[in-house]
Amino acid sequence: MQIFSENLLANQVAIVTGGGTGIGKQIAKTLGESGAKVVIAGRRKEVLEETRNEFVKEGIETHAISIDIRVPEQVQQLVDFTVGSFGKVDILVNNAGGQFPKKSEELTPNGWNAVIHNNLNGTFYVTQAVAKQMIKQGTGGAITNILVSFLHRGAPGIAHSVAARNGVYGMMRTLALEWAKYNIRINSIGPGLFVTEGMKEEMASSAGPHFIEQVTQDVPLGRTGRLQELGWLVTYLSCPAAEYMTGEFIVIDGGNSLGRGLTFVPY
Ligand SMILES: CCCCC/C=C/C(=O)SCCNC(=O)CCNC(=O)[C@H](O)C(C)(C)COP(=O)(O)OP(=O)(O)OC[C@H]1O[C@@H](n2cnc3c(N)ncnc32)[C@H](O)[C@@H]1OP(=O)(O)O
Ligand SMILES: NC(=O)C1=CN([C@@H]2O[C@H](COP(=O)(O)OP(=O)(O)OC[C@H]3O[C@@H](n4cnc5c(N)ncnc54)[C@H](OP(=O)(O)O)[C@@H]3O)[C@@H](O)[C@H]2O)C=CC1
Repeated sequence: MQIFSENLLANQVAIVTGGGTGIGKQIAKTLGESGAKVVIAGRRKEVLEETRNEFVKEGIETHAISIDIRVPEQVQQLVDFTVGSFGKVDILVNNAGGQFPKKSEELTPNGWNAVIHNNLNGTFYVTQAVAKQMIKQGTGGAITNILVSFLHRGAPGIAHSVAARNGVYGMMRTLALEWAKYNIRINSIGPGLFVTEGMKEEMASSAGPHFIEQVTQDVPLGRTGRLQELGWLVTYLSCPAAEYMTGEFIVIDGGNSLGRGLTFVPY
């Protein structure tokens, strides 16, 4: 379903990290369907090429580059590649990330650092490199971070990831202040459960086969999220309709983080 005009983001150039798979792929596609030119980035070249070919067949101007967001030199290559391909960058979606579930008492220093490095440091490296380019261009920009719905509530088994995402949240609030003068807006989204191959693989080893059904039972709207719903939200945050929004965190989880509400109801 096409909700936004196909020209909404005409002449806009977007980078989506982790844009070869799952949530990032759908976000890149939705931005492209609204007219943006997109650059998708990730580590696995074959996956990126496959996605790029798919997008190009659908008429979306797309380039793909294999980089690791944890390596600042490679992050700079991403920005140079985007500017070389499309002349500029207007939109950044920090979607690359992930974690592995582990009891906190069993987490090794390496395991903790691996997740902090990927989700917090990597996100900063990309954000800083892209913002420098946006500042140079002088035409503002929109940055959106994909975090998690339970940011402020906590989530047993993924302390490293919740810590890293809260780090990104604090970074976002600060950068929104620092870069408002350049009209660079930076917001974050907290998705609840969206079924992707990456999510299933990550949870497969520890959460058991009925994980998705169990989580869904706790969702007031009674279902998991549709990837397209994240694509639309990022498109909104990246377009002129959101020009007065910065430093915000929007949860999209079917009401899951509200819990089930009070057991006592006065009617
Ligand atoms: C209600 C809503 C729920 C929804 C919750 C959210 C879902 C999602 O986020 S879905 C996204 C799914 N995708 C991913 O999570 C994939 C991303 N994962 C990764 O890219 C990597 O696993 C990594 C970045 C987290 C770690 O990669 P890397 O730095 O390459 O790690 P190393 O192999 O070098 O290992 C370092 C260290 O970490 C330990 N470790 C790594 N993976 C695991 C694992 N699966 N299980 C246990 N431990 C792991 C590893 O053992 C190393 O520690 P030491 O052994 O002490 O050296
Ligand atoms: N699915 C869900 O329910 C939820 C997901 N999220 C978050 O949404 C994001 C996307 O998740 P999802 O699509 O489900 O899962 P995926 O595993 O498909 O997405 C992760 C993407 O990030 C890329 N990536 C990871 N680390 C790096 C790195 N160091 N450098 C470059 N690219 C990297 C991966 O590509 P490659 O491996 O090729 O590098 C992959 O494309 C993640 O940050 C996830 O934590 C948050 C809440 C819920």
